[in-house]
Amino acid sequence: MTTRKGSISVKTNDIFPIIKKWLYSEHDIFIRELVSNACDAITKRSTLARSEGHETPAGKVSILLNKEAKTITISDNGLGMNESEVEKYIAQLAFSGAEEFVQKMKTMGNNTAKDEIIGKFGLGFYSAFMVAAKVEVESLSMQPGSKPTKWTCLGDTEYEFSESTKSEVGTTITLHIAEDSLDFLDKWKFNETLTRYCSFMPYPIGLMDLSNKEATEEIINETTPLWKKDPTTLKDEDYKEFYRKMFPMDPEPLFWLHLNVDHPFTLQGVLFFPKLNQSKPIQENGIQLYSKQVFVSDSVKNIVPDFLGLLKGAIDSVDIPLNVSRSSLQGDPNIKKISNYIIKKVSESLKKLFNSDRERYEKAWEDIGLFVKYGCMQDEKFDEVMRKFVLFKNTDGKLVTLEDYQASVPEAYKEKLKDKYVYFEKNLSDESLRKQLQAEGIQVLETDQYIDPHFMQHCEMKKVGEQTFKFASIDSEIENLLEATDTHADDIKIKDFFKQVLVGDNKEKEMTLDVDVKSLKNASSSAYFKVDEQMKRFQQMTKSMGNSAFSMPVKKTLVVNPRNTLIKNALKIWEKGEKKELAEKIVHHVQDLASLSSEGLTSEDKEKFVSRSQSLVQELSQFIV
Ligand SMILES: Nc1ncnc2c1ncn2[C@@H]1O[C@H](COP(=O)(O)OP(=O)(O)OP(=O)(O)O)[C@@H](O)[C@H]1O
Repeated sequence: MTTRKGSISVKTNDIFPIIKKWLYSEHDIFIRELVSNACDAITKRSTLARSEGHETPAGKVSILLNKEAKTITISDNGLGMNESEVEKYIAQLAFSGAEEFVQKMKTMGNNTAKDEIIGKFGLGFYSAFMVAAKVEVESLSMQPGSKPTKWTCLGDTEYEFSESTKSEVGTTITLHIAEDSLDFLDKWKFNETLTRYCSFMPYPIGLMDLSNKEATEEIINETTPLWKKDPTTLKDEDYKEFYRKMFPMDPEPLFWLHLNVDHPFTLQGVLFFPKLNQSKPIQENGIQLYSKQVFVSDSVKNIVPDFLGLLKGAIDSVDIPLNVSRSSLQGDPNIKKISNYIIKKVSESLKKLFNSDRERYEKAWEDIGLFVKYGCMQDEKFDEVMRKFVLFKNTDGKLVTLEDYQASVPEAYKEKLKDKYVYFEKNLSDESLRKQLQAEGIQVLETDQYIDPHFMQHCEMKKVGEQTFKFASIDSEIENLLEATDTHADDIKIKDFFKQVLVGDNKEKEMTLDVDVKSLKNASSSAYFKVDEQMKRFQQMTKSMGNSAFSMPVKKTLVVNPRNTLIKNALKIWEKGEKKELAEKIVHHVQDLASLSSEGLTSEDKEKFVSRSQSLVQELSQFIV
């Protein structure tokens, strides 16, 4: 035989231009497709040989770049094909696969289909024609007595078989690069794509650039990635080194977990908890998805729940469908199982770390706290395990769990604080109140304005087992805890006096300000602001969601402490009637002091405060001179 012509039996003979047009930005996937075909062929050869009791040479893929001849050659020592197999698998199957692909693109509409299919498998061998004007396949099958064969095709429906001199079992594919794709012959560009897709493929992949006479072959991949190794043989340093290779710009990871499951789906992987850079937004797409060590995508949305989006690393599974639309991915039972498995593993590993090395857990809390709280709100199973291990800073600056908090409540207050957690809003709550509770040995939990209002609300709405949770802000709880039992006849007078000065007949003011009198054990604080707990939550939530449209006025109550000397004196001055103006100034001052020790003064109030302070100090100095 010299040559034999054949014709591809597809109905669409314009596949090539269509694919070229649609997949313009993704031309480089031909590298992944051809190299993974080569690896598959090597695996098939060794599996077949093993079943027949033979040895096979170590698998190897070699890639040659030849700028002068404008060719890229990919050779493997896999099982090879004889002529009829090339005809069946390459000429017919690969092309009909491509035709099916084009039909799908046509029916699904341009952009959706592109998003869903590109970057996934499916185009296979045909992708070679995205960059090549001519493709030659030379192959020698492993079957004894096979004759080598050569198939040549220009990307249209015609092809030709001719004789080949190939003497080693395996397949060599030569791409004659089209004029518009010559940049793939550049080693730097080629290598970049090759390492992106093929860094962990299971057989050594050698790359050689023939345009550099001194160049030698470089092996570009690690054939046994970390996730394929037995975790019991790995040391911390192995994980850290792997992380450095995958994410060279990142600081050392905090900790990691090794995933390995065979049933009911197969999945291996390593997930790292990165050290977050507070000044940079959280980087998503830190988890790479592989299928049989072939890079598929760095978007694992729908597979890994949102709250684990900050994790980094790799997961490798053949059970994640690669060639289906996103919506069907969501309904896929395997995906749900995989997602649940990952959630379970993450929560178990955090729990283990907490129990075995609490110091390390606490150190990592700054980086993981947000995602743990977010995870509890998003996923019930995660919540069941992790709520116990959520930490808050207490008054002493220690990180404590909710259980620790309960245990720290002094005996005398246990009944009053049953199931209740007193919180202090960082930069908003009144520091003097915290000090008063501290003097009684009562800790408070420091909360932020972003995630904590949501987390607290979540805990209150959702029990874990039989346990209920109730959070109370320090200003609303302090009177329950520290109110002195004795009441004084002056209490009503003080309330009226303050109300008259601060609210008077002003109806608008009345909507936002109320006055109450509570004598606290500690007489040093003159007054503090209290906001109704539900109101406060609503305000926190809308604020944390950045919703200023809802910034409705919040009614605050100025709680005045009648035991405080300044308050007592102010009442006396007021009642004497000669220096009513001074008494009024003191009242305003008390109010401003309460604002100052909680959320601060507005700039308008600040000005008034400063000028009033000056006049008060002047007045005071008259008494001394
Ligand atoms: N290097 C090779 N050695 C041996 N057989 C090959 C080689 N490349 C391709 N083939 C054969 O050609 C067939 C078609 O390849 P193609 O890449 O189009 O699709 P696939 O690999 O089966 O599927 P997909 O790429 O969509 O995962 C393969 O199934 C295989 O039988």
